[in-house]
Amino acid sequence: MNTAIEVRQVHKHFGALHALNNIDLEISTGEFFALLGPNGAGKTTLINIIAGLTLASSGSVRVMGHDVIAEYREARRMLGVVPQELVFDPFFTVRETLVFQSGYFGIKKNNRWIDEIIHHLDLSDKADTNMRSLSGGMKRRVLVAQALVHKPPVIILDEPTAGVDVELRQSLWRFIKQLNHNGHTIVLTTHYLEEAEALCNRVAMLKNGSIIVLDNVRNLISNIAGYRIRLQLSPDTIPVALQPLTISHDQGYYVLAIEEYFQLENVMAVLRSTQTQVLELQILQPDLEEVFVKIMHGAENLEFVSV
Ligand SMILES: Nc1ncnc2c1ncn2[C@@H]1O[C@H](COP(=O)(O)OP(=O)(O)OP(=O)(O)O)[C@@H](O)[C@H]1O
Repeated sequence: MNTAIEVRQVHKHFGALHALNNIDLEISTGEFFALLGPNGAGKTTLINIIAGLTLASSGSVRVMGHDVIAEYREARRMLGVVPQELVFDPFFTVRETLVFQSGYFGIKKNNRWIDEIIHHLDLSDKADTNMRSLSGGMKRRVLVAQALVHKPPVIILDEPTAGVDVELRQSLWRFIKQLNHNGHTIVLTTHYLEEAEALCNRVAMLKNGSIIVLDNVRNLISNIAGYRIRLQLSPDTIPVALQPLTISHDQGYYVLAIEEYFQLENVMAVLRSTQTQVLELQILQPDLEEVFVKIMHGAENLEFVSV
């Protein structure tokens, strides 16, 4: 497999702020990759550096083998970026915006592909509408369309579903999944962790400008999240020995956190020895959100995880 994006020892300073701290990242062609992190972690800065829109203070970035500074045009052509901010020329229609964007990449006859994108993004009704009369969600669809006009092999989406309704979210993801299936590399930032979990193979989590975790989603969930046990007990009292594991007690149900399955045995042994009867037991599957919260709150105790 070839490398779609290669980021080597990238630092970015904004005055005194060290916004990116020694970022090393390699994303292979065909991956569906998520860049996650709280507000201000550095995701957009990293994307802008990859897109050649912001200069790194040091380090290097290549897109499909092209250096984003020395070979800006080639690297840019390989990349479709859906930015977070909605910025348009308000006097163009949707179609004109897409034709203009094609011209920017030197593509003259692009109508068939433009029609296809318009269709997949459910923009057919709005193709001849001026940008200024579109709703926020519609404008976001055009941003996605704009990023795709030159059929870039690598597509970066910076929070594409922020403020977007469920229907568009689903149609957008169907289309992006199809593009990924056809071989496009997809990099996504999102605050919707269930989206990242459902769509992506690997994730990088950024905190204060550093990558603190880089792994595939399944490994992260099984290695980091641990498990939750939901119990209904009789009598409705948790034995003292299990209190340190207890994270909630609500409407007659206790939720206990364990790291590994074998700890379930210990929990059951304590319940037996205290003659506590189990009325109901459920093992709750952890999700990426739990991993994220755990990592963001306890990053200092974690070792760098990598595949
Ligand atoms: N042009 C700039 N000048 C000064 N500081 C900046 C600039 N751009 C970003 N920053 C700062 O760099 C840090 C990283 O910002 P960035 O926008 O990359 O974060 P993010 O992870 O994309 O956040 P969000 O999830 O809110 O979009 C923030 O502290 C931000 O204030």
